[in-house]
Amino acid sequence: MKTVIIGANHAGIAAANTLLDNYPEQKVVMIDRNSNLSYLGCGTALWVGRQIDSYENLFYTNREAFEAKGADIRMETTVKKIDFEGKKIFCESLDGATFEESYDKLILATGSLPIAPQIPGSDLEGISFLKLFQDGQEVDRQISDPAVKNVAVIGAGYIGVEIAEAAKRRGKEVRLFDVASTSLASYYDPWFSKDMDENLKKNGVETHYGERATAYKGSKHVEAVVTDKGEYPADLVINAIGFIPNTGLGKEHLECFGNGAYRVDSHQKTSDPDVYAVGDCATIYSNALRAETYIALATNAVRSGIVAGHNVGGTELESIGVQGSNGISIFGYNMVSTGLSVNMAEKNGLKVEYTDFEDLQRPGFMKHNAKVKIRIVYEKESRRVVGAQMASEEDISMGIHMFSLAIEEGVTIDKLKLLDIFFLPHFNQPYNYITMAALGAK
Ligand SMILES: Cc1cc2nc3c(=O)[nH]c(=O)nc-3n(C[C@H](O)[C@H](O)[C@H](O)COP(=O)(O)OP(=O)(O)OC[C@H]3O[C@@H](n4cnc5c(N)ncnc54)[C@H](O)[C@@H]3O)c2cc1C
Ligand SMILES: NC(=O)C1=CN([C@@H]2O[C@H](COP(=O)(O)OP(=O)(O)OC[C@H]3O[C@@H](n4cnc5c(N)ncnc54)[C@H](O)[C@@H]3O)[C@@H](O)[C@H]2O)C=CC1
Repeated sequence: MKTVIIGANHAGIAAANTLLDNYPEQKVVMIDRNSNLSYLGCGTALWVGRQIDSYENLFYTNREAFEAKGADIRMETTVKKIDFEGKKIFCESLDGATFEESYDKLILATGSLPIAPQIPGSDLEGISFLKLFQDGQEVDRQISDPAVKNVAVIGAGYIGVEIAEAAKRRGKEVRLFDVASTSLASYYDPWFSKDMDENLKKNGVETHYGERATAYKGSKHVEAVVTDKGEYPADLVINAIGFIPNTGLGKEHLECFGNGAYRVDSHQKTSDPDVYAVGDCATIYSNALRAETYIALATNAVRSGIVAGHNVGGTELESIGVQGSNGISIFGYNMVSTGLSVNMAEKNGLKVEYTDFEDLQRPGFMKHNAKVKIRIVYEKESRRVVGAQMASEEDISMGIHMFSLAIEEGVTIDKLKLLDIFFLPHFNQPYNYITMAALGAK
């Protein structure tokens, strides 16, 4: 059995490792147009902000590791076309040489592309995205140039907020723009995002919400960003307004979701029985929505790759769906969320209630202490938990995983009220904030 995997980043790597480690009879071919694989994009802002000493350890595997396992791996090779009927793919390597590759099973792991704002001046120099390792290197090169003083970040989602912090840490004047009324609006309700906005402002980031970029100005190199509310100097612009699935190769043949992602079943199988799709190019099942959706995250890419790998290898394995759990840490302030915020639940037509609680993390007599806040979102009628958000200067991240499981398992808010949660002053209060939030539910 020969399986070709197109795309050798997080999703493709997980599928390849699953096949190579568990099914020795499999012949695996991996093809990627980039020169590197396994880059952890989360490290870009850490490197640009010099919170880590080097970018070199941001890769967790390499071509040689796959060759050692017996894979045929072709880097710097672009798949140009797929003949799904004839089960053939047409490739072009960097030197222009073309070749064909046949397959028994195909795994599409072509990921996503950053959304490009379609506004005048987009082709000026000094306008970047932050998707590939190479993009991060280019942004870092420009930030290292003392002539670059003003940095404009378009989009205050995860990438935008993280790179705004990094640019500020490098001493730049940073302006952060978003059409939404707060940062991180698709992940958190304003009760949380407003704290992040205060945190950004306190640390010197100039925030511009409810403001849309309408043009970039400059002669050759960008000099200013024009919005519907003003004009601001900019020597470097970083666009971070979200991802779209990269599905050009299969969109004519395979069934696609509203945003163009390949629709997959719980085995990661597309509408063609010999073709699987994983990671950012595919849909995913949301346990909070109880529906198919699109959530571009490395964690989802890895899990979907494992599921596809086993199914292709011959062991039936169903995906259990996801909650879109995520986290962010900016200037020492930590926020984590899973499932749906109240805003996102309502946007998706769910009728929800929520319960909030805010307190010190530990008893008052403990020296190291900080505030922690929590919101649990639950469906009005069924009372099942559909989301949770938590924030603190403390590392409270592990608590969110329990809510992820609660959403996956359809646990009600009432079940959490008397849940056995331990107490130790080093970690929490006898009246734990999770218990207190749950007990406060109407
Ligand atoms: C700056 C940044 C920070 C991030 N931080 C986090 C984080 O902290 N946590 C988190 O969970 N997620 C994070 N993400 C999101 C995460 O990186 C993506 O969800 C993840 O990369 C998706 O993996 P993937 O393998 O599906 O797709 P991709 O990473 O997009 O990889 C797709 C691969 O396919 C190849 N390819 C595409 N088309 C072709 C073709 N025609 N021929 C050959 N090869 C092709 C590409 O070269 C690429 O290597 C971050 C993303 C960025 C950009
Ligand atoms: N910590 C983490 O888990 C991280 C995850 N990622 C993931 O990578 C993907 C891409 O990240 P982002 O690009 O940050 O997308 P995002 O979806 O997180 O944020 C995009 C932001 O751009 C705004 N926006 C949209 N159009 C706009 C416009 N025309 N002008 C101004 N603002 C506009 C949106 O309101 C939104 O706030 C996401 O799926 C994200 O979850 C990225 C970085 C870190």
